[in-house]
Amino acid sequence: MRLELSEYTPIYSGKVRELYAVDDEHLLLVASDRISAYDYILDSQIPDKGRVLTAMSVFFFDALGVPNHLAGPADDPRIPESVLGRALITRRLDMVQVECVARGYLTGSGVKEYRTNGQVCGVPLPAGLVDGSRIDPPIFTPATKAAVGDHDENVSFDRVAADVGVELASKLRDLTLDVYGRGADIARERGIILADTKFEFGLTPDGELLLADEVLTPDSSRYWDAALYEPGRAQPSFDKQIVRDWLTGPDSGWSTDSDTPPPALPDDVVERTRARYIEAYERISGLKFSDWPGGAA
Ligand SMILES: N#Cc1c(N)ncnc1-c1cnn(CCN2CCOCC2)c1
Repeated sequence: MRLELSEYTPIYSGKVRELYAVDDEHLLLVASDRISAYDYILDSQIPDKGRVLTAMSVFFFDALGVPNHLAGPADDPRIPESVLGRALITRRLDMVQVECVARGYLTGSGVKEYRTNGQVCGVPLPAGLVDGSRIDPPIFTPATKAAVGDHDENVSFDRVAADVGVELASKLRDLTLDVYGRGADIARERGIILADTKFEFGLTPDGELLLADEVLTPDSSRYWDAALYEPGRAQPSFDKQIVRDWLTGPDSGWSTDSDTPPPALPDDVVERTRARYIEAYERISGLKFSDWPGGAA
C-alpha cells in the first residue's frame, strides 16, 4: 500500500519541483506540471510535463551510466500514487553548492558576458561569435546558486576551486563536460540540439560524487530544433516557444513590459506544448511515453 504524499515531510520547494524526506537516507523528488516563462510561474499547468521530464531524467541516467542519486525505479513502492511517474526516490546527498553548467552554444547570459569581454566565466572564446554560435569544444561555465527568485551568478573555475577545492572542482568540470557532451550527441543524432545544461552533484557520506537533481531535461537545458537552427539570433525553444509566442503575441493582452503576471494560456497552447514535451522525449529516447508509469488509468 503506497503512502500518501502528505505523509512525507516537505524539505524544499522550487519553482517547478519539490523535495520530501522519505527517511534519513532517502528523498522523494517530485516534478510538477508547472511551467515558467519570462521569469514567471504561469497559472496554467501543462498536463504530464512532470511525468515527461521525469522520464527524460531516467532515460539519461540510464543511457549515460554515470553514478547518480537514483535509489529506486519509477514505480518504486515508496512513491505515492498521486505523483507516480513524476517522482523519484533518491539518495540523500551532501549537495555541492555549484550550478555545473556546460555550454555547447553561445546564448543567454553567456552571450551577454561574451559581448563585454570576449569570455564566459573566464574562458576566452574566439572573436566574431554571435547568439547561437556553436562553442566547440563545449565549455564549463559554473554559477553560484541564487536565492529563490534570483538569477544565478556566473563564476570562474578558479572561484569554484577556491570554494570547494581544486580536486573537486576539476571532477565537477570533467564530469559536467563529459555528461553534457554524450547527452548532446544522443540528442543531436535525433535532430534536437541541447545547447546547454545545468547539473547538480552531491557527495555520499563516504565521499563519492554522484550526479543528482534532474538531468538534461528542457527545464535544466536549452532544447532547440536542429532543423530551425540559425546562428545570429535567439533560437526558438523546442518546448516553450509556443507559450512564449502566444504570451508576446496580439491575443494575450500581455507583453514582457507588463507589470502584471502573464494571463492563463488557451487550451490549444497548453495541448500543443504538452505534445512538444512528449515529442522531445520520444525522439530522444526512442521510447513511447504511453509506456511510462502514472498515466490516466
Ligand atoms: N536532487 C537532489 C538532492 C539530493 N539527492 N540529496 C540532497 N539534496 C538534494 C537537493 C536539495 N536541493 N536541491 C536543489 C535542486 N532542487 C531539487 C528539487 O526541486 C527543487 C530544486 C537538490
